[in-house]
Amino acid sequence: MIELRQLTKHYGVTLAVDDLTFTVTPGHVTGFLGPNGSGKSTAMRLILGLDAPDSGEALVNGRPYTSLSLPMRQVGALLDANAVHGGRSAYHHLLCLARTNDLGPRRVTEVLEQVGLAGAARRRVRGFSLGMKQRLGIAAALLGDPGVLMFDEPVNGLDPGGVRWIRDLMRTLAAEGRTILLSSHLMSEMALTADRIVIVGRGRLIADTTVDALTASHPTLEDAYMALTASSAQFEASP
Ligand SMILES: Nc1ncnc2c1ncn2[C@@H]1O[C@H](COP(=O)(O)OP(=O)(O)OP(=O)(O)O)[C@@H](O)[C@H]1O
Repeated sequence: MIELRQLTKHYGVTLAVDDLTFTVTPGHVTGFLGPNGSGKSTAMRLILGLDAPDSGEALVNGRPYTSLSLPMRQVGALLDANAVHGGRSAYHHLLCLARTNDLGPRRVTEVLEQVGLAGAARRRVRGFSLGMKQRLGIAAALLGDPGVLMFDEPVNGLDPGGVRWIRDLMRTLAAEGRTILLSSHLMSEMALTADRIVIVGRGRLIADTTVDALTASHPTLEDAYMALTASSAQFEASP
């Protein structure tokens, strides 16, 4: 379970997250949507204790991330697939992470197989394609077998087979009773993957509902999203 309670964060004069309150519950894929710059990545960083809020709180399983012991066993995240040490092999990158949370090499081998990177385990990460780095980031998120998982644009860079793999993985993880928060701008993919949807605009909550409710009132999820965020987009090209 992830809980945001009146979470607020400024960067200088920019209000990135504005009094945001919502709960992400287990057993669902919750899509996290919003225009560019609407505060999704900031909210995820606040949940992971990578940034401190000005006010409010973000809780994972009822506690702030920074108070969790062995946090990778409770929450895993893919925020930026490029944030890896290029000189290490995939195996060693994961082994270094694993050791920080009392996990052993057997678990590293398991997650490499789970994401389809077993054959590239000993290759240096700097030679990986973006899609391979996405898979490596997902392997890192899965290392501690956590009940809570967050993915920021995980399908970015994946080929159609990879996109389908992510969709099936998200749904399987949710069916296992995990809490899944998934951000993506690909509405058609989100409609196939998520069952719940949280939409933010300019840092504020716009909707906290289900895909079924949105598609009952609009022809598609994309139409619902466009209608709900019409006044929230900050960056629009002129026609
Ligand atoms: N470290 C930072 N320093 C200054 N401003 C920041 C920082 N991180 C985010 N912001 C600003 O906060 C706002 C929210 O950004 P954020 O990256 O959270 O949005 P987002 O919804 O994830 O966007 P996108 O969909 O484009 O990834 C933006 O105005 C952004 O410029």
